[in-house]
Amino acid sequence: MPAREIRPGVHWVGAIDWDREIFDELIPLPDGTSYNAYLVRGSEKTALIDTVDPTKTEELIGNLDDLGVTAIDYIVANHAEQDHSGSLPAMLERFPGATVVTNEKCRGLLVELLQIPEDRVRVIQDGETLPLGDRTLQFFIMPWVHWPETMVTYLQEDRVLFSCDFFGSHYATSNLFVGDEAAIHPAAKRYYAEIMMPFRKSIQGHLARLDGIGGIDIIAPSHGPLHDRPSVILDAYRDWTGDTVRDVVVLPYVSMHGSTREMVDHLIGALIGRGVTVKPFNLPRTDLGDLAMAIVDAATIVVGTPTVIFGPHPAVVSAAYVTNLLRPKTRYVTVIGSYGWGGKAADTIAGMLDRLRAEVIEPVIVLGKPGKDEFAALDRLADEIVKRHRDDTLVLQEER
Ligand SMILES: Cc1cc2nc3c(=O)[nH]c(=O)nc-3n(C[C@H](O)[C@H](O)[C@H](O)COP(=O)(O)O)c2cc1C
Repeated sequence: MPAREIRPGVHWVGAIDWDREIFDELIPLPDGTSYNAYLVRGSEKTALIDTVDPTKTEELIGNLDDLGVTAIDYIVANHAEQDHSGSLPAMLERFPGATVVTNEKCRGLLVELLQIPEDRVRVIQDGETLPLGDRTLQFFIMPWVHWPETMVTYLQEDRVLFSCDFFGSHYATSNLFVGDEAAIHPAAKRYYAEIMMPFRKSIQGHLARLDGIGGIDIIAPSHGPLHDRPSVILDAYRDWTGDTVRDVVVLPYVSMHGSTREMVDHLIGALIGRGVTVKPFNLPRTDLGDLAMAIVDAATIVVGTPTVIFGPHPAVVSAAYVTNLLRPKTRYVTVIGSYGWGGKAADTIAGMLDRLRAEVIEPVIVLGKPGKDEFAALDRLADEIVKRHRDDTLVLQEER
């Protein structure tokens, strides 16, 4: 993919990874991804903003060659993670006059993770500027997007924010800019859910800070297309990180022999009948990214599990563990399921979701196949969920 101009003298020089299917050996990538690096040429100095995944170093070098770049003064490292910093050693070798520009925390990580020589790093402070002649870079340290050392770089004259992972999406596209926002929205939400959601409160603070940095015309993240209507993605982030949730029940479940499944089906019907949106996920067939997206703003999570060797089904344990790590703003959780002779499936699952600090509604756990009484208990559970959604001012009702 050739280098492309964003503004006169400002180029995308990254790489598109059309075929990548998994990230962090955990996150499925249904749409591939990209590693965006940017070249900013001032009248006196040239800066490269971030690099690319080490597997794509040659593409970055090719793009710089195509632009006739023979010297780079600064390589800004917004984030030490290898998909953005992994080509740094190769860049430092190729451009011996280049200095890495980053914050103190990121310097430490670059030295430890990539063995970047300390004497090639210039440490900047929060808010500091770096003149390039007729252009100026400004750095804002924004920790926990999603590592402790993250920062963003603002190109003042062109009002371009190089946001690194912030506002990114794993989405391989030949389009430089988002264009069809409706198409990118799910990918951006998925990315937020998987990467940013555990740090929701930090992100909230950073969003407020970005309001005061001087106006943003373009957000240029390190994954996925660029945002040339920044208000769209900024509003989406405000929504995702805000405290309100939607009148939605997310229902991840497993059933080995059909009893829990009958309960799940009944509860889905009961909730639909009461006007609540339900999103079921049959876990052995679920892309965890889809589940992560769904829990970004759902009011309630109902976990469906049979009892297996005295506890929850292992697929449910795995999903609950991930959910607890991601720490969605869910207000209510409960458990439904079937057992044969005894165990602690419901208590175990409720305990595993402790980081959510959600209210636990009384679970419905039944012996064997559910019958009339058990379905009535599920109807009562649906009533309890609806009552809480209606009484809770943080639950938005617009999806009904
Ligand atoms: C491998 C396996 C282990 C099980 N272990 C337990 C157990 O420890 N305690 C229990 O009460 N039932 C246990 N059961 C029985 C199931 O919980 C019971 O059959 C339940 O109704 C299955 O629900 P399902 O039809 O939704 O899969 C086990 C079943 C299987 C297949």
